[in-house]
Formats: sequence, structure tokens, C-alpha cells
Amino acid sequence: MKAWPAPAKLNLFLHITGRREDGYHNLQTAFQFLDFGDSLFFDTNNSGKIDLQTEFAGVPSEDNLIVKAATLLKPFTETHHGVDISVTKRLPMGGGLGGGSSNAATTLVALNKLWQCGLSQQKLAQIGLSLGADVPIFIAGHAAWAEGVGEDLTPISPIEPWFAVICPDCHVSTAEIFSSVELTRDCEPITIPRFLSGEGRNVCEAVVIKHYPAVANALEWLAQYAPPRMTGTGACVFADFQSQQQAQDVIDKLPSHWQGFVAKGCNQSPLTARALAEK
Ligand SMILES: C[C@](O)(CO)[C@H](O)COP(=O)(O)OP(=O)(O)OC[C@H]1O[C@@H](n2ccc(N)nc2=O)[C@H](O)[C@@H]1O
Ligand SMILES: Nc1ncnc2c1ncn2[C@@H]1O[C@H](COP(=O)(O)OP(=O)(O)OP(=O)(O)O)[C@@H](O)[C@H]1O
Repeated sequence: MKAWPAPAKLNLFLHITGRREDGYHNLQTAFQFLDFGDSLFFDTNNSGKIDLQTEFAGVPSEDNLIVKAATLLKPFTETHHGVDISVTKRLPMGGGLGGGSSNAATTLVALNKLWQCGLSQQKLAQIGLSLGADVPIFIAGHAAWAEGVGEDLTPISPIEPWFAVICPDCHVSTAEIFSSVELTRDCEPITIPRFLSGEGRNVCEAVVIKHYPAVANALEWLAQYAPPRMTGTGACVFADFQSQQQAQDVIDKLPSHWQGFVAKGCNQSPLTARALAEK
């Protein structure tokens, strides 16, 4: 069985421009994928059942975004279609790398093919948005400028550097950071050219470092080598480098109790390439 990739994403910057009536926030961000992520395996059958065979610590199967995504797609295929799903998990949960959203997107894209649902990318993104604000970008599959709650996407092609990513040993709750009174919610909107020429920061960083010393320590450590940033609402932090070796040299110096990895920024998602190969 061939693997389906569920790549990580980075938020290259993250500004909040306002709060909507439903409590969600309007934001501006830029997403780029990494050539690093989870692998999902789908073994379709005629049982009519969706069976997730990999255990996720602290996430009951019915709450898993993979099972939720498959369940939402089920009405669009014949009732006898079922699937056994297993996962090689590499992305930390609650790391700001979008692991859960990416797993959901890969499930929707893969089962749309394997169950022959015939849904358009637009329809898959619409279904995905009900699972999480970041699912549509993983379905769209191209690096993007995002507005709205993250679903209003414009493809962009920033440079594709090598990244050193550090995963502090803590989980940051996205809902907790977005509900903080300390969060800056009135950023002046910027334009794509202004971002591409270097503007933009992550406004969640200031809130996260106050409450999560592990994230503050990781940012401070990485700053010795290159300007560090946090992705999403954390906990992971990253810095970009011109070569794989430069990024690897930094990761090789990581204190032994810290986790980190080197990955290349990709403007085309590895999921898109895999979906095209299935045709
Ligand atoms: C911060 C980002 O990672 C940037 O890529 C995403 O916008 C978060 O996306 P996500 O993890 O898929 O988030 P969701 O599961 O949709 O939302 C988690 C919680 O974060 C808050 N939330 C999320 C996105 C958003 N634009 N405004 C919000 O206020 C809401 O309280 C929500 O209950
Ligand atoms: N398949 C899944 N993989 C990871 N997390 C999942 C999954 N299904 C449900 N979850 C839940 O979703 C939560 C957020 O996980 P996720 O890995 O998407 O966080 P994240 O990287 O911070 O995402 P984001 O950048 O979108 O905020 C987890 O803590 C977990 O409880």
C-alpha cells in the first residue's frame, strides 16, 4: 500500500485584523508547506465501516479528525464502501504545524479518489472547513496568502528555504491563545507585496511566550543562529536558511532533551503530487 502524505505547514507570519460575531478571528497569514509530515495508509474494503487502526494518545477514535473527515465523506459514496486507516505520526500534536488539519485534508482527498466520490476540490474544501480553519489550505495544495478565518486563499510563491524547526515539549491550545485578552487583534491589514518584501510577524508569539516558558526558551536559543519565528499559535518555532547543511548544523546543536527537524519549504504540497499520481 502506498503512503498518502499529510505534510506540515508553517505560518510565515500571522496578523489578526479583527474578531467576528461568532468569536472567530479574521486574520492575515502566509502558508507554506514542508516536505516533512505524517503518512496515511488507506486500505479500502466492502465492510461499510471506517476503522482507524492507529491509536492517538489522548484522542478517542471518534474525535480523531481522520475519522471525522472519512465520516463526512461517507454519504457521497456507495454504502458498502469501508476503509481501514493507519498512520505514521511524525508531527507533534498542538505544535502549530497543522498536523490534525493536514490529516483531515489527506483523508478527504484520498478517499474522494479511492471511494470514487467525484467531489470537486472546492466541495472538499467546504467540507474540510467544518473540521478546522486550516483544512482548506491543505486541500488547495499551493502555498497561499490567507484571509478571513484562513479560508480565503490566494496562491503565492515565496522563496523555498530550508527550515530548522524546533518542537518545544508542550502543547499550546489554539482556542486558549485566541481567547486571551492580551492578544493584539487590531493589526493594520498589509498587502502581499509588503509581506514578500519582509513585513509581518506572529502576533500570537507575545501571548504564548508569557505562558509557555518552553516556547520562550526555544525562540531565545534559535535566535543565536538566525531570526526565529513561531508558527500558528505555537508551540513550534523555526528559522530559515539558504542550505540544508546550515539548517542541519543548527539542529545538530539542539540540547539533547529537545526535538527538532530540518525540512524544505514547498510551494506545492506533496499531497497534490500524490493525488495526481493516483489518476
Ligand atoms: C492559527 C492557525 O493555525 C493559523 O494557521 C489557524 O487559524 C488555526 O486553525 P485550526 O487549528 O484549524 O483552528 P480551529 O480548530 O478551526 O479553531 C480552534 C479555535 O481557535 C479559535 N480560532 C481559530 C481560527 C480563527 N481564525 N479564529 C479563532 O478564533 C477559535 O476559538 C477556535 O475554537
Ligand atoms: N489526526 C489528528 N492528528 C493530530 N491531532 C488531532 C487529530 N485528530 C484530532 N486531533 C486533535 O487536534 C488537536 C490539534 O492538533 P494539531 O496537530 O492540528 O495542532 P496544531 O498543529 O496546533 O494545528 P494548527 O496549526 O492547525 O493549530 C490535537 O491536540 C488533538 O487533540
